[in-house]
This record gives sequence, C-alpha cells and structure tokens, in this order.
Amino acid sequence: MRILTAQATRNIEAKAVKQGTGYRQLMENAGTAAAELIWEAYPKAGGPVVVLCGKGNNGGDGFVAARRLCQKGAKVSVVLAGGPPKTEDAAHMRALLTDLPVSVTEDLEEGAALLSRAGLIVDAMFGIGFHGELRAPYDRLVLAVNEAKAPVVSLDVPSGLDSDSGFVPKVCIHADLTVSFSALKPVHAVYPAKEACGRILVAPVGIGEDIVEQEESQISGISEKSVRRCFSPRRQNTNKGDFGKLLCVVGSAGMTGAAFLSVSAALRCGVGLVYLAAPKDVCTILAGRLTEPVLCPLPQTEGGTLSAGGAPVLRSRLRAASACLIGCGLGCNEDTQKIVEDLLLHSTAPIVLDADGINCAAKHIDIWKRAGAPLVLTPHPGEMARLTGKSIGEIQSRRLESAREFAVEHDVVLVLKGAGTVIGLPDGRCLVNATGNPGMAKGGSGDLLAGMIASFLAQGMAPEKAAMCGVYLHGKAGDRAAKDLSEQAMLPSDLLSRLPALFLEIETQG
Ligand SMILES: NC(=O)C1=CN([C@@H]2O[C@H](COP(=O)(O)OP(=O)(O)OC[C@H]3O[C@@H](n4cnc5c(N)ncnc54)[C@H](O)[C@@H]3O)[C@@H](O)[C@H]2O)[C@H](O)CC1
Ligand SMILES: [K+]
Repeated sequence: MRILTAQATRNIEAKAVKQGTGYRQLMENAGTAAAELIWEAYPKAGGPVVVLCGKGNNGGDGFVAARRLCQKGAKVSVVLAGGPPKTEDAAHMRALLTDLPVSVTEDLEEGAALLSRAGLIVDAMFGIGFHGELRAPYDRLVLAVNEAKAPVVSLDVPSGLDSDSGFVPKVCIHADLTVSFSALKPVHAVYPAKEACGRILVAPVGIGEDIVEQEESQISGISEKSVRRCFSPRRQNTNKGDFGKLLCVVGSAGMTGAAFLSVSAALRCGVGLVYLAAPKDVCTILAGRLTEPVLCPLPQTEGGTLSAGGAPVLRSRLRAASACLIGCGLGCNEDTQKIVEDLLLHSTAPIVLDADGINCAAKHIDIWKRAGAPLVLTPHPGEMARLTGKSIGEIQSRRLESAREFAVEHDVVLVLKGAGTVIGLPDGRCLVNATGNPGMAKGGSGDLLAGMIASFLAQGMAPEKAAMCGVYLHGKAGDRAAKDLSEQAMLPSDLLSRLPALFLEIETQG
C-alpha cells in the first residue's frame, strides 16, 4: 500500500481536479466511503453517533459522513469543534444537514455531554491540514473523546497528529479505527502514531489508481513490486566473481553466533564469495558449521576480540571486496575501534555498519566525513541513541525525523530498526517498512538483516535499494517463520530457511 505525505496527497487531489473531478465530489466520496466502513465496523452503533467537525475540509468529510449515517437510520449529533466551516465545500456539506434530523451544536459544554453518552464517536476535526499542537478549546474535546466509552473512528488522521510524522503529542485523539483517504499517510505507518490510529482502513475517494500509484512522495512505503524490480535473472555465462565479494568483519569470543547468522544470511542472498575475517578462535569454532565462506583467521586480543595488529591484512582483503560488513558481534574495545576506523578510512567499497561497528564509530563521530565509501548504518534504537547523543525515548518518539536527520547530515543510508523500520536516505526521503512481526524481536535478527543488506550491496545494488530489499525481505521471511512456527517459538535462524522460497517467488514470478 502506498504511503503519501500531505503534500503528495494535495498533489494527487489537484491532478484529479484537473482531470475533471470536482473537489466537492471528492469530499462527497470521502464522507460516503467513510460512513460505509463505519457502519460495517460498528453496525447500528451502540447509541447516538456524535460527529465532531472541524472548520476545514476534514470537517467537510464529517458533515457528509453525518448525513450518510443519518440516512442509514443512526441518531446523529454534530458538534462544530472550531466554529462554523471556513471552506466553501465544507460549508456546502454543512448546509445539506439542515433538512435532516441531525442536531448541530457549537456549544462545547453540550458537545462534551453528548460525547459521554455517545454510542459511537466520529472524529472529523483535523486531517492533513493540521500542524503544531492542539490548544483550547480543542483540548477539552479531545479529553472528552478519549474518556468516553464509545468507540472512536477518525477520518483520515486522528486529530492532533501530524499526518507526516510518527510522533504522538500529549493532546490527540486515540482512535479505535482510522479511515484514511486515497492511500496511507506516514502517521498510519510509523510507530508510535500508528498505534494511536487503531485499526486502519483506506477508502478510495475517486482519484484514479494510476494517479495514486505514480505520485512521488518524500516518505513512501516499500512495496513488493519495488523490491522485485531490484532483481534481475542471473546471467548464464557467469562465475562467482560476477556476483560480488563480501568481506565480513564480524564475531568475537562469545559472539560466534552473530558471525554465523550474518554470514549465512549473506550467502543465502546470493553473493558470489564471502570472506569471514574474524579472531582466529572464532574461525576455528565456525569452521565446521560454515562451509562456503573463505575463512581469514586474524590475530586476537586476550579477550578474544580482533587485535589492532590485524589491520594491514584486513586492508589487503578490502582491496578485493565489492562490499564490506562490519560489526555483528565484533566488540568495542580500543583495538576494535582502531580496526573499524581503519576500515572506514580505507574502504572504497560500500560498507554496512551494524551493532558494535556503529558503537565503535560513534566514539569518533567525525569519522563519517572522512570515510570514502557509501555507508549503510543499521542501528536499533539503543545504538541510534548512542550515535546521536539523544535518549532512546527521543529516538523512538520521532523515528522518521531521527532517521532522516542523521542520513541527511552525514550523507549515509540510515536503517532505524524496530517495528515499522524506517530508512533515512541522504536526499531527505524516507522509506517505511510494513513486513515483520514481534516474533523477530530476539537477539540475532539484526545480524541477519545486516548480512542480507551487505550481500545485495556486494552484488552491485545501490545502497538505497540494498537497504530497501534487505529490510522488506527480512520482515517477509520473519512473517513466513511466524506463520509456520508461531511468533513465540520462531528463532532468527529460522528466517534463513525461509529465504529460498522468497527468492524462488522473485525468480519465477518476476
Ligand atoms: N485526500 C483527498 O483527496 C481529500 C481530502 N479531503 C479532506 O480534507 C482534509 C484536509 O483539509 P484541509 O482543509 O486542508 O485541512 P484540515 O481540515 O485538516 O484542517 C485545516 C484547518 O485547521 C487549522 N489548523 C491547523 N493546525 C491547527 C492547530 N494546531 N490548531 C488549530 N487549528 C489548526 C487550519 O488553519 C485550517 O483552518 C483531508 O485530511 C481530508 O479529510 C477532502 O474532503 C476530499 C479529498
Ligand atoms: K480527523
């Protein structure tokens, strides 16, 4: 499903209007479609329906929904939350209520009393035109809505939320159902705002599918189609050298699993050759389990992590690599920091920096500016907090903004992991992922993702596409594992055995 920003939504509206569909017709369609879905979700409501209408066009949709619900037999009251409608189309829809048995009030005391007795509440106060925060008199109404027993349906956007953000302010509607118009908006896809939307349905409003599909958006979803487009059939007359060489600098004593998972995921994603460069004990332990990679045992510290003395060998390995994965289970002491810094400064091949690789580099934050290679960073919220000096709470409350700001400022692809992974791109665009499930919230999941992205990079995919494909397919493999094994019992390593079926589908269905 497409995700469109407020600007992109206004663009598609404008295109539809130019092609001859009047804005008033779009509003009629939006309110009518919403009323249908509301009636389906809450048949006959549990008592009177109270529709809160704002002064903009979201309020206009509310007037149409009120009319349609009344025509279905509901007892409907309308509360004019911000006074009379200010747009011509909304005022027209307001006027159409006068001939119907719908009570309309501007008195907010009365409105709050109606809300407490409502069987169903429809929130049409603000949609994509809302910015900033909700103040008086709206805050009282919002409180009354959130305290009411009745289910709450928001039209387009729960009022008080910015449709282009995942941020949830103190004062906003918490809906049970949100009916979004034309497409999803970022607010419906990015946590924590996604939770404040409740169940999410999308209603077409009469804007052509081709217009919706073709619209470019600063924030967009990742579709199966866009992922499939990144893969082409492997040519016949080829050898392993044609599919990239990936140098994986991963693992340390006690963290052999991270090396195993990342390397295995990279192999399952099609790369021609993998070099596992790890402390020599790690290589010895993994030698029996990993049969495909070339092992490069390196000098190690007493603690079983890479020793700085291994840097020259790594540099020479780097020269042959088409991509490099740094960090899964690597540790973050002085020696590893030196190794990471050295790799970042000398690599011309694109790098995936994960886990301890990020923690090491975070200690020398100016390092991004000196790195010569394209970088993909894959932090979880804790690593992102370390990277930016912010708290995890700040990062999680503004996931989109955090990923975008870092990506733009440091000219990197930033994959902020977690439910609804966000990919920030250097040009300010963001991609939001919808695959994946809570069964993946287990140690080892991130190692797989890093290996997958690195594998695609090594095969020549652009960093943006490698991140997009990695994130989407990782989540999809997780969804298949959850279906077969349950979210509770599935293990990150179970994703490995789900990857072949996903690639078979890409190869056979194109
Ligand atoms: N997508 C479509 O094809 C269609 C969408 N429709 C609906 O129209 C709204 C957008 O309408 P718009 O009038 O542009 O904005 P809003 O109704 O969301 O609100 C505008 C209104 O609110 C004021 N305002 C903004 N921020 C604040 C604030 N912090 N406090 C107080 N007031 C604020 C602003 O000044 C305006 O007066 C869209 O979401 C859909 O629901 C069409 O109906 C059909 C086509
Ligand atoms: K709304």
